[in-house]
Amino acid sequence: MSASVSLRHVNKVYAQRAKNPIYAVKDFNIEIKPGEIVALLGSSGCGKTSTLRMIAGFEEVTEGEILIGDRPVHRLAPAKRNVAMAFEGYSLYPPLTLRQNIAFALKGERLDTAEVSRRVDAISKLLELDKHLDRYPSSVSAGQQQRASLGRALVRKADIYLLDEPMGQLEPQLRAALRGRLKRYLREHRMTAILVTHDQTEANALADRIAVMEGGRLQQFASPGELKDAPANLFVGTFIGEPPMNVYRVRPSLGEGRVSFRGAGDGKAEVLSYAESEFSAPIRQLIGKGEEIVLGIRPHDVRVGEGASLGEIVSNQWIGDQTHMEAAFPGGVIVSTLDARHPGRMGEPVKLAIPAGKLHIFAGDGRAIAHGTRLV
Ligand SMILES: Nc1ncnc2c1ncn2[C@@H]1O[C@H](COP(=O)(O)OP(=O)(O)OP(=O)(O)O)[C@@H](O)[C@H]1O
Repeated sequence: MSASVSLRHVNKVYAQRAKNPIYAVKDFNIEIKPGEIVALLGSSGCGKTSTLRMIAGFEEVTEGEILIGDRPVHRLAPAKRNVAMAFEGYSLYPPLTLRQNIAFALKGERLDTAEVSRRVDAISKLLELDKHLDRYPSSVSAGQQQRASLGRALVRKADIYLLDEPMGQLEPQLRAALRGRLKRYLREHRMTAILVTHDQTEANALADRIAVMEGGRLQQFASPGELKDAPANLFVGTFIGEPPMNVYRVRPSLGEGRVSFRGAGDGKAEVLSYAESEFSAPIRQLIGKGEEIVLGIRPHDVRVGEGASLGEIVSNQWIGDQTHMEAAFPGGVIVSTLDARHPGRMGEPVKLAIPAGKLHIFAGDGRAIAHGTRLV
């Protein structure tokens, strides 16, 4: 039942013949495996919805091809693609109850009434909609309409399932509970699903792999763990992770057994310094060229209270489950997170250590060069 999905050199240009055409999706390539859950993640306008709508057939592909399994579908009408889609704008039929809306998706499967009821009941229960099934779209909340739209997509049998911001309207508690159930449901039925979201928590919780998009281009397609540990470029490094990665533009130099990173700006203060032996030979060789690089440091990799680097606390907040600390240090400001509370007050000195093995090193143009001791 579940199928693979391939997008090959897909481009989407809106207003092609206008003076200023809009290049919404640029040379997009992706291979999704049968039964895989994939999230298209990116900020508003990066091209995720256009990509999803091209797969569904609601938007024409300007260039390139889309395959579901080994079937090229990019020239087929939506109804011929065997794709189920939950829309961000719900698109429920107003004269039908939620039950009738969901059941409507099963029309093509020619099931008997009892089986239709069984399937509608099961999906409604999963989505906590069972008590509202006899109400009309206009008399239920936006969140309930959204769940009905999701139910209508999930209830039918299709080769792939496309979910556009499927939980955007739900309150946080229900969203967290449904995420788990939705993932289990997709897994149990081995459904290939592509969801669009701008919420990285949702993408991390649901997806096997995440396609990070920016400016119409695919930046990286990898598992949530890989995106965090080995971002392909500075954009992905700073986009993925909360609070965001600390970044410093520096110029490295080697001498007297030490590697020193100095600010690339006017001040040229030493931002960080390490014993040469903390870096592997290939990394030493690379940074030994002295070219400007960008150092990325994840907030949870900063060891507060250890090492020699002295900073000055700018803010120290306990946010319920962790401490967020901002400190001024020669590189500017560094944000760190700690699992425990920290007694430090604003203006007080604080020791900070950043293990060499936790540094992310990017070239001046943003390409990743090394993650920890691993060269890219
Ligand atoms: N029908 C259209 N006509 C012209 N331009 C469009 C159309 N639909 C989208 N665009 C433009 O294409 C670009 C990508 O839009 P798209 O909706 O795919 O992005 P998105 O990442 O899904 O954003 P959002 O999260 O805000 O929905 C944007 O610049 C958008 O303004």
